[in-house]
Amino acid sequence: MPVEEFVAGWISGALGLVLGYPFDTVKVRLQTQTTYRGIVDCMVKTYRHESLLGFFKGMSFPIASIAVVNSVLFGIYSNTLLALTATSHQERRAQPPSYTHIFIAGCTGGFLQAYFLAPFDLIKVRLQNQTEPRAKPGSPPPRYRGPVHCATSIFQEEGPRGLFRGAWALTLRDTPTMGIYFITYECLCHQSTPEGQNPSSATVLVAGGFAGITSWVTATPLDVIKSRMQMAGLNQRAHRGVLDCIVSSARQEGLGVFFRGLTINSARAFPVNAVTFLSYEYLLHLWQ
Ligand SMILES: C[N+](C)(C)CCCC[C@H](N)C(=O)O
Repeated sequence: MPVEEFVAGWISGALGLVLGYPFDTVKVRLQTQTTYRGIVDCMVKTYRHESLLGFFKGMSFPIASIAVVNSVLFGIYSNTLLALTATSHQERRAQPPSYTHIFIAGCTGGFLQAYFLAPFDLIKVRLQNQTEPRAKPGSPPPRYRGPVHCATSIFQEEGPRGLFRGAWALTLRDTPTMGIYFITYECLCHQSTPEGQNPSSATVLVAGGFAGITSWVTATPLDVIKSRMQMAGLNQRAHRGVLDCIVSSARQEGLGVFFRGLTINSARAFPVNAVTFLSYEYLLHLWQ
């Protein structure tokens, strides 16, 4: 089993993550809190209240976890394609796999990475939603002191299964949309690259950026549900399941609720995934 894809997936994921993190914090806050009027309002309030550091709350943990998650995604994707088409990463330029195979491999990668991502994503969302300013003498301390404290508190208060809160919604969000992610990327690369050649860096950047946008646009409705289920049990009422959360969110806030965070998700998706794919391709090229 080729391991380069796992390593390249890890490094490229970490680069993308840092770049997109401030957007991600604003997105999570807009999706789960009602105090902000929009993107700019959320940015201004976060900055005033918590300084630049507020945008990077809970990042150390995802940086560590992206090592696992993105390498599982890219490693499983590439190895599924290898199993389906008997071609390695290098051979795939000359013999491109069918879109059905790409989709199946993307969905498989998405499905399996969701399991690894779930606890990390839960901790990230809980920490991002702590709007208290950095420790000031006299002010009440935030509920979670950091990622490890957050993980142990969830474990103690909500049980081991509590760490997988929202995991189903996450799996439903990621399985099809990771198929869409890789299809968009391969399709755009294929269209703008002469037969048998490697795509140029510009092509990889644009194709990666659009892959991020299409997959996030389709993932946003379930992303909202996922974030809400992760916050449930803390300061919001617990939902009976994914369907219950969908129905009650729509009843209370209208259909628009499913598009919360769409603009910011797309704005974040382009640079993050352009950098992710460029560094992924570059590293594999270097090692071949
Ligand atoms: C499938 N889904 C849309 C959820 C994610 C696709 C892009 C994943 C990337 N690491 C990022 O953070 O943007």
